[in-house]
Amino acid sequence: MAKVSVSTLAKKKQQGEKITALTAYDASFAKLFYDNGVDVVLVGDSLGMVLQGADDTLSVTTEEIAYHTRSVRAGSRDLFVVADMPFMSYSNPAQACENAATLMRSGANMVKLEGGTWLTESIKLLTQQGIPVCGHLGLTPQSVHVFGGFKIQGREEQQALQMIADAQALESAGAQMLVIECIPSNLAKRITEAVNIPVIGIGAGKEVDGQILVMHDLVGISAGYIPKFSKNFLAETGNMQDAVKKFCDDVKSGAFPGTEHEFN
Ligand SMILES: Nc1nc(=O)c2c([nH]1)NC[C@@H]1CN(c3ccc(C(=O)N[C@@H](CCC(=O)O)C(=O)O)cc3)CN21
Ligand SMILES: CC(C)C(=O)C(=O)O
Ligand SMILES: [Mg+2]
Repeated sequence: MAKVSVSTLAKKKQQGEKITALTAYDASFAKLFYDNGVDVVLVGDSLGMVLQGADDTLSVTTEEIAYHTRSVRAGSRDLFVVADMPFMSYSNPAQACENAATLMRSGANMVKLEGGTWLTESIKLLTQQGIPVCGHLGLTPQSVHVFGGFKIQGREEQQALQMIADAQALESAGAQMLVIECIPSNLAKRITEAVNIPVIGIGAGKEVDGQILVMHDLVGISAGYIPKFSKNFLAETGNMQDAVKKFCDDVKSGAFPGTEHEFN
């Protein structure tokens, strides 16, 4: 059993202690992150972009996430590992269970799915079968072609209200954590207050329960475009260990994200 669990993460929210999270795709970085204070590691489908060089995350498969989850788990037995469910791997409850089981058998502690109320049946079933679920709302990259690009979501009040309702529906269905991506900070705050589960933000301002970044953005080596909400922590520290420590310190103190990293 990992040292961090869904209950320690829930406790952090209750006590107002920020949760730190980074993506990782291999054993060495997973161990480095664990050893330097990161609470949660995500095997993200962002690997399609940062490892494989694709323009979006849609080509990633369950087998690829499983492969990287095995590597990350091999880096540390104690790490809390979340694995992304790829595009179209959870389009109905039975398919979601089958693919989530593959990721859990590969060493994940929790799986993450992108979407709102339409996922409630799958989330109920997964939780009943023993698979913890993390939701993901806002700029959900698997829907990039519906959005017409990687665009900030939830700027209109109607959309904002829908997102709050989605967050509550995911929680009611059994989700034990929620990621919100690229939304106005004020909406992120409303969502964080509307649910009891920990809410981890990326490009969602500081009034959430924790922060996640793609690891390549943390050290400024992402191929292609580096999003405005990310920060190169290596530039000011000079080595990987201190970059990770500074990220954790700055998230916990509220120094990161700053206003220059947020959307309104
Ligand atoms: N390196 C990397 N970092 C990420 O955070 C990330 C990935 N890759 N791949 C998967 C998704 C895709 N993400 C992205 C990609 C681009 C933008 C982007 O271009 N955002 C614009 C805002 C556009 C607007 O104003 O509507 C920006 O300026 O940051 C945002 C999130 C987040 N995820
Ligand atoms: C950016 C995070 C939240 C993600 O889903 C990923 O890395 O795939
Ligand atoms: Mg993802």
